[in-house]
Amino acid sequence: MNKLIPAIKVKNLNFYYDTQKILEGVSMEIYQSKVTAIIGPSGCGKSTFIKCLNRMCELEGEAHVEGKVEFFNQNIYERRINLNRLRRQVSMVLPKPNLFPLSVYDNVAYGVKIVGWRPKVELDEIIESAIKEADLWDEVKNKLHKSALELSAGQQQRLCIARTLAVKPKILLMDEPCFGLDPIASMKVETLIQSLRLRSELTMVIISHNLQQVARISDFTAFFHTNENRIGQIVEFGTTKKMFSNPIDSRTRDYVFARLP
Ligand SMILES: Nc1ncnc2c1ncn2[C@@H]1O[C@H](COP(=O)(O)OP(=O)(O)OP(=O)(O)O)[C@@H](O)[C@H]1O
Repeated sequence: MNKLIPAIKVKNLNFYYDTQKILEGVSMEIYQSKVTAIIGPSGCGKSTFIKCLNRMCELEGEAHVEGKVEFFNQNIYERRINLNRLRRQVSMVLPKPNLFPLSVYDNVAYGVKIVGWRPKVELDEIIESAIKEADLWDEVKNKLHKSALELSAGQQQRLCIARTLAVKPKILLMDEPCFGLDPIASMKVETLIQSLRLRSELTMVIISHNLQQVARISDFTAFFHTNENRIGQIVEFGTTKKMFSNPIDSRTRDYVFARLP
């Protein structure tokens, strides 16, 4: 394996909503141009954790963070951080497609326009290229000016990914991107993640309960669990190959081996 460069270093992260501690002592690195999966039972803090990586956790309640999250060596919890810029660079795709009631084209253009004005020709190129990158072009090229909400759920999710790709993030956080999709639509999203993995420099973090999928698409896996006080912790981190064949911790073993054939 080539030399691993940490894009994000999480150092002893504690996270609270109000006074309720949700995560404790989480330390791990997310490597550049790799896919890192976050797995663990429901309620162990996976979504909260990835929302801490671009400070989206602060949008959901009275959030309090201790410790550090360094994005290319800068602590994102410093006061002077520009949150819009951070969230463009560390972008999130949610479990359910969250498109605007706008056309396919305008949904993808939305984020690009916020970043700055572009001549129409250039904007057209950016949009076409992002939709192609999301493996969706052939399906929507004749519907660019129709409502995005008329697309199927799987197409909508890939359009959300296109919208994110259009602003050229460095890191793509995906919270159960195949949630609620039928097996074919789910496989298309998975194929898209695979193709991004092979042909781009993008760093990806994905939460999934589907361990077969995690085994296919990720390079590294972090296993989270709650402790005896029901606070989320990281139990084990390693290459996906090692985590799924020879995990060290008995809790990882129990979780992984119960879900893999
Ligand atoms: N906005 C919020 N305010 C208060 N508590 C929250 C909030 N969001 C999540 N929690 C709590 O944080 C804990 C972790 O939730 P989180 O959604 O991060 O877990 P998860 O591992 O992603 O679960 P799942 O696999 O079911 O999606 C849960 O106890 C949840 O109730």
